[in-house]
Amino acid sequence: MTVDEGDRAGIHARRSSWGRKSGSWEMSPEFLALARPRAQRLRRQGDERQSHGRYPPIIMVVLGLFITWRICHPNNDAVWLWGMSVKNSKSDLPAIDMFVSRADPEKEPPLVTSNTILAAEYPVEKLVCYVSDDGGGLLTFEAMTEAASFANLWVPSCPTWMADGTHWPGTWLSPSAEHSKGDHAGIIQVMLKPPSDVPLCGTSDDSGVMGLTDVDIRLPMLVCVSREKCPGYDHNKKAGAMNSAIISNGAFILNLDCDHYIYNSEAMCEVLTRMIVTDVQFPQRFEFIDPSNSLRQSRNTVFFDGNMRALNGLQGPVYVGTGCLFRQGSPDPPRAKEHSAGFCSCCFGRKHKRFIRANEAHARAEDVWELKSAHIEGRVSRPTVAEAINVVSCWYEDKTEWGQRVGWIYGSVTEDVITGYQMHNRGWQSIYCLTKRDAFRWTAPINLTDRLHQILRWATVSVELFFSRKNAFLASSRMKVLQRIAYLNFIVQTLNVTFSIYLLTVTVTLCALAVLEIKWSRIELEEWWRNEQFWLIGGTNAHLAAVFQGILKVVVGV
Ligand SMILES: O=c1ccn([C@@H]2O[C@H](COP(=O)(O)OP(=O)(O)O[C@H]3O[C@H](CO)[C@@H](O)[C@H](O)[C@H]3O)[C@@H](O)[C@H]2O)c(=O)[nH]1
Ligand SMILES: [Mn+2]
Repeated sequence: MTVDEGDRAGIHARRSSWGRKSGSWEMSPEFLALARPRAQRLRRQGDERQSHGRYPPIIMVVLGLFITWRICHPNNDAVWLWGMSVKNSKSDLPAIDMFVSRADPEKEPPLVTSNTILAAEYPVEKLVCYVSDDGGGLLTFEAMTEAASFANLWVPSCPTWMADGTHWPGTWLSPSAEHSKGDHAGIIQVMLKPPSDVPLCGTSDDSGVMGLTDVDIRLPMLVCVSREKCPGYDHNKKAGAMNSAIISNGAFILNLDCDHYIYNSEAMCEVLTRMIVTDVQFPQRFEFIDPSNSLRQSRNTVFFDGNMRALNGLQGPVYVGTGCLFRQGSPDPPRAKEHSAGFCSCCFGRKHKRFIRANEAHARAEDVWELKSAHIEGRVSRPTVAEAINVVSCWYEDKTEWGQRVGWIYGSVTEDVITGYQMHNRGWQSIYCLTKRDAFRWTAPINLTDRLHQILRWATVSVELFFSRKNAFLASSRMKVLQRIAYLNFIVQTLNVTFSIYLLTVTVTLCALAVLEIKWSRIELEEWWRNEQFWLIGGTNAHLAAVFQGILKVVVGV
């Protein structure tokens, strides 16, 4: 069989068996592309071994030429990089926990993110995919069950754990009293068990005609987590979900929003074999751009490939909430490590005394990691499971520093910027990583209202930061001066005296005008604000258009 035939056989074998199993699977080309490398891996290895054996003299000559050329053309910057890549092989890769955050089962496609994670080109035993669902949607649960059953042809059963120890009572689509959106028990459900440590080949039966006998069919562990919701408790949206989802000890954490997916299945491998010292922010790339609608589906390239990239020269890009790889949990006290450690070791460090209350919940959660091995041998104890469930309770962070100083920071509409700021403020660096093929893609945003709402939130947080204790002027001495200016996020006109007086006069006049308007029209501040918003929107589109239309009519009679 040629390699080409092998390729086709590999893909079709998987497609046909998945299709049969679930009945209704439609796989995107991206997913097939991702699935292909793993399907081919074993077969290719065999081919490579044979060809290496045949041409050693040629390989030696080529290697000699390369080394000569390399010595004649030194690249000093690349020496350390080369050293790292020589030292690190795939077997040295660290464990990664991938967190997918979900909230709205209707707006966010439930499958594509986790599917691409399961198919990523990374040692399966070192990858765990956590899907955090805040929406309490039955759709998510069903989608994950489907994903697991179609992907996991060989794992016989999945254990279900619920806070109350019973099996899933009722559904959220038809909510029972104790299981409605915003009011339900905490859930940790292992959808796919941890894979075995040694490669596992399929049997010819698995694929029907084609056979999977030389294909490694293991899949990474897949876990669904839904934080408990109780009326009266603020679950702190994504930040709360992420903090409660950190229930394992992977050396790295990667967070993806549910509308993102892995586009370059080898990106993490590439990055981690070369660069294991800091955290990495990948750009956000849109999947589809409709040119006729480019206004609201702008690629934001200037922000990502201009501003964010430029920040690499300082302390690094801001954290934009998705597509970011963090280093987790330094076992040493954060203070001692602060200057040398990677981005996140303090924020996610949980063994330091200062965080002792926070640790109580999370230290116990580390048992969940042990569940991995314990489970295989059938040794999961109920108390261990109950401990794990504590971490997804609605009170786990009460009176702790989670959300205040540790983990994702609460209290803002854009937790990501604040969380990133906190890390830079402690002197850590981040890196903006552009890969040749985009690491992740984002299914283009939504409708105009949602887009404007998003911009409003991002702009609001700049103002919020400016008037809070997190104003970059008040940052610790560890934040570099230029990094502070980047966080201030406003354009400074040459502030001479005349311009300052002009600015002040305009501001005071506008404030006085507002007061008078409110007084004379006898309205509440809120109504006035709505009115102003309306005028601004009208003034920048309909009224502006009316001016041109009016002029055209007068001048040429159109
Ligand atoms: O109660 C909630 C609400 C939201 N989310 C998740 O949070 C993410 C972001 O929420 P969304 O409403 O989609 O905000 P966007 O404006 O689309 O997201 C951008 O802005 C957010 C706030 O700055 C960041 O968290 C995101 O990563 C970033 O992509 C999504 O994955 C949601 O599933 C939750 O997990 N729980
Ligand atoms: Mn979103």
